[in-house]
Amino acid sequence: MWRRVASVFTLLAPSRSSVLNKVPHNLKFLEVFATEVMTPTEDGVLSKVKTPFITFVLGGPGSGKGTQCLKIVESFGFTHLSAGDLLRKETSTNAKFCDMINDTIKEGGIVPSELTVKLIQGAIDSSENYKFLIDGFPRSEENRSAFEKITGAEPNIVLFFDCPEEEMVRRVLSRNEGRLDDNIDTMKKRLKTFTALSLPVINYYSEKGKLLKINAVGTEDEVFEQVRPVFAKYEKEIR
Ligand SMILES: Nc1ncnc2c1ncn2[C@@H]1O[C@H](COP(=O)(O)OP(=O)(O)O)[C@@H](O)[C@H]1O
Ligand SMILES: Nc1ccn([C@@H]2O[C@H](COP(=O)(O)OP(=O)(O)O)[C@@H](O)[C@H]2O)c(=O)n1
Ligand SMILES: [Mg+2]
Repeated sequence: MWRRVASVFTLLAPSRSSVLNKVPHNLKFLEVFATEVMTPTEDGVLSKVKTPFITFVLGGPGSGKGTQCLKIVESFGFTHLSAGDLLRKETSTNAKFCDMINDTIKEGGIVPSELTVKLIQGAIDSSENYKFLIDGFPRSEENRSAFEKITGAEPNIVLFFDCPEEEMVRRVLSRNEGRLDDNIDTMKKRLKTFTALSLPVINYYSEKGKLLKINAVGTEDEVFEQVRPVFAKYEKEIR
């Protein structure tokens, strides 16, 4: 019997009400590519529970993360959660954090992890889907450890869009979405942040054997032809 997991985040947060509260706490949760666990129901019977399939989508600013995520959504039915989009949306709905988020984005910094994780967690919990692309997160070791600590979850796979700096600069400066950070001054700061704080996370997942490196140079379709087989390979297993 398949049941959808209502929340991925209850393994380390047993006070929350969710079917996951019933998953044994010592169970290794998101094994790479595993999407089902055996869990006892209220009457003690073991049943299959569908666990969320989480893909972190990493890469420098302008490397094409968002563009490729849209293609993955179209072809493979994932739900796309962009950390940057969630933060930008928060500026219009949360007066308390509006200035802090905008200032951080403009300075090319990283918003405190607890807030970003909370936004991602909320978006996953309110989704009916079980396949997620988390785009632009984690951008620092602090992001990564906060996600693991707060949610108890780990990504199944991590995509890294590898793009030369001059190409990223070219793309960001012609993005034309009216973003606060699409200017040369912020971009220089963002590239420094990427090298200092984000690359260590990419190396971490590489050492863990979870990283899938994609050459981000080429047309959007050429890049997607490298991405497609990653998801095609696991499509049946994560259905
Ligand atoms: N392969 C590509 N070649 C040229 N331009 C691209 C490519 N992929 C994306 N772009 C463009 O570059 C800009 C940045 O892409 P985006 O997907 O927003 O990157 P990111 O989310 O990594 O910052 C956008 O204007 C997008 O249309
Ligand atoms: N995990 C994250 C993601 C984004 N952000 C902020 O949001 C900005 C824009 O992120 P984004 O993912 O939309 O940017 P792109 O890489 O798509 O250009 C970042 O430069 C950070 O200032 C953050 O603080 N923490
Ligand atoms: Mg983006």
